[in-house]
This record gives sequence, structure tokens and C-alpha cells, in this order.
Amino acid sequence: MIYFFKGFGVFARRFIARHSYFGPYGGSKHNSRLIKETSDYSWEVRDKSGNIMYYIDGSELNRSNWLRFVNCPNTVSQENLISFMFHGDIFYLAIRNITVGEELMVYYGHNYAKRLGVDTTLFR
Ligand SMILES: C[S@@+](CC[C@H](N)C(=O)[O-])C[C@H]1O[C@@H](n2cnc3c(N)ncnc32)[C@H](O)[C@@H]1O
Repeated sequence: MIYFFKGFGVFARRFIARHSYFGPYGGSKHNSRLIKETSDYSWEVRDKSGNIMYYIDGSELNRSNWLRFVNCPNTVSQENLISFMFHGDIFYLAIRNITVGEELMVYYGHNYAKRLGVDTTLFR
């Protein structure tokens, strides 16, 4: 099933210590650039040279998990997670302590963030 409502977000119900990590990001692995471009829930997985190996698409609720609901920060101070690849999967790492009630936010990368209207010059 595909959900079209995009207003969800993820909020900490308990304290999350810096360097805690979550994952892997649930989704279908595929090689279609077209599917990737029409999905709002896709990560690119790259090899050591930076070439795209495949995509992980969390569009389908029953093939994904809660990480698909993490939004992209608009400011650097909102950013509290970073994504990283490990053994071909995507994980999110807390880059600082996260307090109860705070929204979890991971930067999506310049291309996607730009489409959302985020000022990407604020992010490295
Ligand atoms: C991976 S989903 C995040 C969860 C989504 N909010 C939901 O309810 O399913 C990405 C989508 O969330 C929304 N979103 C996330 N971060 C945003 C931001 N900084 N500004 C505007 N929309 C954002 C956009 O609709 C985007 O396509």
C-alpha cells in the first residue's frame, strides 16, 4: 500500500544518546532511476568510488519501517541524525543527544533538499 499523506514525522519518546543508531532503513532494493525519481522515500546506495549501486525505496509501508517517516531539517540546528551505509544498507546515526519530544531529522542530500525548498547552502 502507498500512503499519499506526507505530514508525519518522528519524535523522540525518550532520551536518545549521541552515537545511537537506527536501521536498517526498510525498503525494496532496485536499480530503476525512474522509480527513484518518482519516490519520496528513496536512498541511493553508492560504492566506494561514489557510483550508485542501487536504490532502497521505502514507498511501500509494508516493506518499509518507521525510518521512512523521518523528515529533512530546514536548519542545521534541527539536524540530529546523519545517514550512513553499512553492509549495503542505510542506517541513521544520532550526531548529538536528542531530548524527549524533539523531532528526529536527517538531511536528505542537496538534490532532494532543494526540491523541498530547503536552503542547501546551510548544509555541508
Ligand atoms: C521520507 S518522507 C518523510 C515523512 C513524510 N513527512 C511522511 O509523512 O511520510 C519525505 C517527504 O516528507 C516531506 N518533508 C520532509 N522534510 C521536509 C521539509 N524540510 N520541508 C518540506 N517537506 C518535507 C516531503 O513531503 C517529502 O517528500
